[in-house]
Amino acid sequence: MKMETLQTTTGMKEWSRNHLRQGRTIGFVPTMGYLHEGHLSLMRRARTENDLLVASIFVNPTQFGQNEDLDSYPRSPESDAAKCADIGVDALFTPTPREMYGPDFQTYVDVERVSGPLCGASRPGHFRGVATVVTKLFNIVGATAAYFGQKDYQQLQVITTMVRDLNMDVRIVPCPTLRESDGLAMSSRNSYLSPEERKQAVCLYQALNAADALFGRGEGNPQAYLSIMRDRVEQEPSAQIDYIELVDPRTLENLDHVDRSGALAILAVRIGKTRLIDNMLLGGV
Ligand SMILES: Nc1ncnc2c1ncn2[C@@H]1O[C@H](COP(=O)(O)OP(=O)(O)OP(=O)(O)O)[C@@H](O)[C@H]1O
Ligand SMILES: CC(C)(CO)[C@@H](O)C(=O)[O-]
Ligand code: BAL
Repeated sequence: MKMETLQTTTGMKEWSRNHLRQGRTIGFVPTMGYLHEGHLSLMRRARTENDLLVASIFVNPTQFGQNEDLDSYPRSPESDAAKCADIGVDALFTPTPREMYGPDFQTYVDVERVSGPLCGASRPGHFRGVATVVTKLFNIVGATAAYFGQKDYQQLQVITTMVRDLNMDVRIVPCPTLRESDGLAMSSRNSYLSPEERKQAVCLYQALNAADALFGRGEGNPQAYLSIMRDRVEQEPSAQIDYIELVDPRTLENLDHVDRSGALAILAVRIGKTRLIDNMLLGGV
């Protein structure tokens, strides 16, 4: 089937309702574009698990703060479309901000507790914007299943909580983080890094690995994990810690003791001006 590119909500809705009526399942991968292998791994999985594959590319203004990189966010619409067609996307949804947020837009979705800490604290309003746009996209696309990367771990928890709480009829499928050969998590924002910063950026992954090694040695004190991770990141001259935490993988609350039931090491670090995030479930639990 040749890929269709749709820009209007009515066009996208008609396309998906037509297929849903015929009993087909729709796998959906929402993105902000500038596609890399991480995005494509989600699409490949959705391709094999559903009758149809829909992807969206939309740089969502409501999830960016005032001083963030909305205007400079990397964009490559033509090569993104070619990658989607190559993978077997059936419909690519690329709405404009005006199409998604008309002049009288006034309804937002707030997922309370799980949006609070970590990126929610550093980026006020971010998850409200994410939850709102993802709700809209689910409604427009009529997704049966939607695929999200674990690199954005808190985003995944926010969306899973929202789908449960609001009885949404879509299955959320978490997908593993794809990494570069040195371990840096793939991310569109990696393109902002200078060659020198790119070398330093591996400190996020190495800090997480150091925490995982501590877990392997049976360490129970969260402070030991935090200091080993901070020490590794602070070795890099361009690194500035936004947060480094050890949390309960479900609630994202800080742990006061680490036991075998699992812990999530999670961090956000600026390398120069570029803010990167990563996380690891310790012990691979
Ligand atoms: N390295 C990765 N491995 C697996 N999934 C990923 C990876 N990077 C992003 N994703 C997932 O792709 C989807 C779209 O993410 P997005 O377009 O924001 O990409 P990104 O590379 O994370 O961009 P950014 O640099 O803005 O964080 C999300 O579900 C996200 O978790
Ligand atoms: C889920 C998402 C597409 C919503 O804009 C975005 O936050 C992203 O790309 O992770
Ligand atoms: N992948 C997360 C999107 C954002 O940083 O806005």
